Amino acid sequence: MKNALFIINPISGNIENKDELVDEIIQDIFGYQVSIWKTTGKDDEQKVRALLEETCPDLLMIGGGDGTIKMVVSQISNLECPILPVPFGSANGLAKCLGINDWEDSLSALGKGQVIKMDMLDINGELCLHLCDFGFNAGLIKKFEEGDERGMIAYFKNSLSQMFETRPNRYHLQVDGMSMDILSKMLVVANGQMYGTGAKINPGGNIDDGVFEIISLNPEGIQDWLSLTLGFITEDFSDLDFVKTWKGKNAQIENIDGAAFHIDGEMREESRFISVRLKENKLNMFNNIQPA
Ligand SMILES: Nc1ncnc2c1ncn2[C@@H]1O[C@H](COP(=O)(O)OP(=O)(O)OP(=O)(O)O)[C@@H](O)[C@H]1O
Repeated sequence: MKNALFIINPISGNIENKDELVDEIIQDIFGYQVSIWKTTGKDDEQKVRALLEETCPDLLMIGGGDGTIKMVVSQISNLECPILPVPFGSANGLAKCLGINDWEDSLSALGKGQVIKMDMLDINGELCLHLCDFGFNAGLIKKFEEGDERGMIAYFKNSLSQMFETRPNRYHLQVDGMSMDILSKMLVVANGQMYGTGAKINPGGNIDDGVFEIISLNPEGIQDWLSLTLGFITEDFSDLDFVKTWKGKNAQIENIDGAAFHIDGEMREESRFISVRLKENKLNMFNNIQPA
């Protein structure tokens, strides 16, 4: 029997009866002896590091949102250990990029045994697994964090006003040695393809293709916003001249106007120079991504 460690964030998402659900999931896992460890919200990094060194599991299951996955991954020294995300968060952006929308998808990914070598990014020394962006969406996250209202409805309500408030910001970009000056309402550094809402911001990218994408969106009038909405529906921005994409392994972003930005959904201190690098190490990730 192999050993599986199931790290669970007890407060992530809005799942009622999480303990019962966990029991149900464990019953459906065959061939592994599963032990559970719950995050505490205090010094979890150090505790997880010690736990992983002590137990060295054959399978690492992470039940939480992006924050929990990132916290655990940042403490793994044995990158060979395959990881199974169990989306117990509220948005679960990273799990969705892996084709895992709910815990049943996690079980089906484990059953299929489909594992990819997932890329990881280093952004100003911080691990980034999913998406980082500047401007429009970061402004929304900031409003959301500062506001009283929670949940997706508040997010969409704010997005309408944010659409009209957002001004383009100036950036100087260097992507794999190529330099350009751009104006952009939203600049995205994408490892994954989509946000937790399901909106596919990076339809041409793959999370295991050995490059990341930088996407600049600068819609101007209402017509552009409508075309952009249509682009999200059809998952194709190729006809939109206000959307530009670059692929690379190394980039420098000069954030000339000090646009707000986040890394994997967490707002970061204003910073003028941001370096982005594809890490050499990859993660073994279970997934349900449909082969192209
Ligand atoms: N036992 C705990 N009590 C309180 N907070 C906790 C506990 N365990 C973890 N946390 C906190 O949970 C947060 C991470 O939550 P996570 O991002 O996984 O879920 P989420 O915010 O619901 O989902 P998503 O990122 O998908 O929107 C961290 O801020 C961490 O400190």
